[in-house]
Amino acid sequence: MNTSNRADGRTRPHVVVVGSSNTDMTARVARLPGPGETVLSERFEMVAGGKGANQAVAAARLGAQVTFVARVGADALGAQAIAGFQAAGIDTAYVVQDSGAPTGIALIGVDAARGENSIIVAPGANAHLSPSDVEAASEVIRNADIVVCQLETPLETVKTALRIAWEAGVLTVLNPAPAQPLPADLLALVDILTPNETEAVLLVGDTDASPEAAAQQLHALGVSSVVVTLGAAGALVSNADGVVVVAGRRAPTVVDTTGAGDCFTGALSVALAEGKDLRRAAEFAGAAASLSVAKAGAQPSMPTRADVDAILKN
Ligand SMILES: Nc1ncnc2c1ncn2[C@@H]1O[C@H](COP(=O)(O)OP(=O)(O)OP(=O)(O)O)[C@@H](O)[C@H]1O
Ligand SMILES: [K+]
Repeated sequence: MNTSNRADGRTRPHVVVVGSSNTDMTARVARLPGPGETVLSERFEMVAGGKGANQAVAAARLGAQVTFVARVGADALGAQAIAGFQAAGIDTAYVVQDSGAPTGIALIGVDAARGENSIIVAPGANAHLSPSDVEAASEVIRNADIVVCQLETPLETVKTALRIAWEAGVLTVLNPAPAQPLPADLLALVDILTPNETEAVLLVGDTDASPEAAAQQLHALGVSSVVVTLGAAGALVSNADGVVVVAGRRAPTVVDTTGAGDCFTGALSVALAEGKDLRRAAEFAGAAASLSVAKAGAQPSMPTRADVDAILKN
C-alpha cells in the first residue's frame, strides 16, 4: 500500500476520486412554480456539491490523502470549487478548468411547506471529463490504495478509471448514482458497490427485489462486496463473509440529508484503504454519515476524523 505515516501513528491512505463537481443553487419557495409562472424565493444558498467532489471532501476531512480527477468550467464557480478543494487539502493537479463548458450546476427548488424538491442539473464541464483525462492521471491511480467513481460523468470515463485501477490491483469503489442500469463489463471491474435501495433494485432490473436479493444478484455479476445504504436504518453489507445489516447511528439531529450517501461512500473508502474489513468500514461510514445529516448542505456537512472517532468511542 502506498501509505505515509502520520504523527499519530495511523497510516494515511491515498484515495483517488474520479467524478463530478457541481455548484448547488438552492432556492426555498412557498410553493414550486408551475409552467410559465414566477415565484419569489425567501432564501437562496449556493453550496459546493457534485457527488465526486462531495466524496473527495469527505475522504479528505477523514484524514486521507486525496487526489481528485474532474472538470470544472474556466469560470468563477470553477475557481471557487478548486479553492474549496485546496482548502480541504485535496490535490487538484488533475482538476481541469474547461474553457468550452461552464461549471456544472444543480438548480434546486425546495417547497418549504412540503419539503419537496424540483432539481435541474446542467452537467456542463462534467460531461467533458474524458477517458484521456483519466489516462493523464493513470500513474497516480496505479499507486493509490483505492479509486472511487460515481455516475455523474460519462460512463466510458468511469470505465477507464475502474479498468486502470483494476489492472493494477488497486481496490475499486463505485457509487452507482444517479440510478441507471450498467453494462456487465463495467460491473465486473468493481470491487465494492455502494448503491442506495433504489439504485440496487434498478441495477438488477427487479424493483421487487429485497436489498439482500439484489446484493446476491450483484455478486453473480462479479461484484465481490455490496453495501446497500438504507437511510436512517443503516446499511446492508454483503460479501464472501456473509450478509449483515450494520444498524444506523442515531443522528444528533436531522437537519439535511443532502450528501449523506456521498459521505458514506467517501468514509467507507477511507476505512477500506486503511485496511478495515467491510463490516467495520461500514460502521465507520455509518457514523460519519450520521454526523453529515446534522448539518446543512453537502460539502459543508462532511465531518472531521476527530468527530467520527469521538462518536465511535461511545
Ligand atoms: N436520518 C438519518 N440518521 C442517521 N443516519 C442517516 C440518516 N439518513 C442517512 N443516514 C446515513 O447515511 C447513509 C446514506 O443514506 P441513504 O441510504 O439515504 O443514501 P442516499 O439515498 O444516497 O442519500 P442522499 O441522496 O440523501 O445523499 C445511511 O446508510 C446512513 O448511514
Ligand atoms: K448534509
